[in-house]
Amino acid sequence: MRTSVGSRGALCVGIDPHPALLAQWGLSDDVAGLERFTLTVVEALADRVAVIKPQAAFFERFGSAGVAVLERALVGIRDGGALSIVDAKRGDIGSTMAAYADAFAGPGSPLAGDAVTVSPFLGFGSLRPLLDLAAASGTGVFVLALTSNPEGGQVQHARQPDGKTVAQTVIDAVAAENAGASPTGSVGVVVGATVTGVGREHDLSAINGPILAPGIGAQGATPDDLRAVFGAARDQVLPNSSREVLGAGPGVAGLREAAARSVDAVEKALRA
Ligand SMILES: O=c1ccn([C@@H]2O[C@H](COP(=O)(O)O)[C@@H](O)[C@H]2O)c(=O)[nH]1
Repeated sequence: MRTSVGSRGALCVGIDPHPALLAQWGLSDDVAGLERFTLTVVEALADRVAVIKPQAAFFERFGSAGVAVLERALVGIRDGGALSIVDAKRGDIGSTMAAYADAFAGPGSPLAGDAVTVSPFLGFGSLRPLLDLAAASGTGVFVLALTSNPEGGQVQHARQPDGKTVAQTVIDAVAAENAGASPTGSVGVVVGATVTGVGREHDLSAINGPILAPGIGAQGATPDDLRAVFGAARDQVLPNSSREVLGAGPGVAGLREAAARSVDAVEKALRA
């Protein structure tokens, strides 16, 4: 992730074609609207932001025709020079995880981006088939640790018999995956920018990988929150903003201006 973040700034913009956004853009809530929305975002941003994160759910809601739009988006993002994160949040028993691995990290798979999000809540070890294939194919993996939604703490802050939170156990498992990697490993964590007191309860210092931080904008976190939430780990943070940027559409110029404002704000906050 560092190369494009270095030249374009640390921002991931999500492609989240909510029905309300399709309506706001004057588009129909169908595959044609989804396609127009998606290709407009790709045209506007793939040649200027570091990372673009299509949210798989908004494509899957239209079945195979929607998934085909996601596949086209991944090609367009790559052609524009941005990196892609397929936000699929998959997680299942290991033997099924192997099939998800083929889909989202298999060489030549049309659904494989530069990285994929996964859920470790069936046990970190259940992710092994995907972690192994991703390492072999050069695909990044972002593992949910402390999610941005208020309900997440119920599971993620729960303490295990050794006293560690579930989230810290995930963070430590990711650190073990990345141990010895230089300059950093390709397994990251998801920690919401909305999660207050991360440093009090959790230790991100050994992670040696990227931290995807959704929650900027529509969920209430601001770029200025990033320093307080991530402290010394902020150099590794890739903030995500979806609806706040997408709301500036449907014009390409408006999307570009909104993304540029977000890049400036997060860069100022992270590097100050
Ligand atoms: O903890 C998490 C993990 C993933 N997300 C995803 O990020 C975007 C956020 O969209 P906004 O419009 O900027 O709120 C969305 O796709 C979520 O599914 C997250 O928010 N929190």
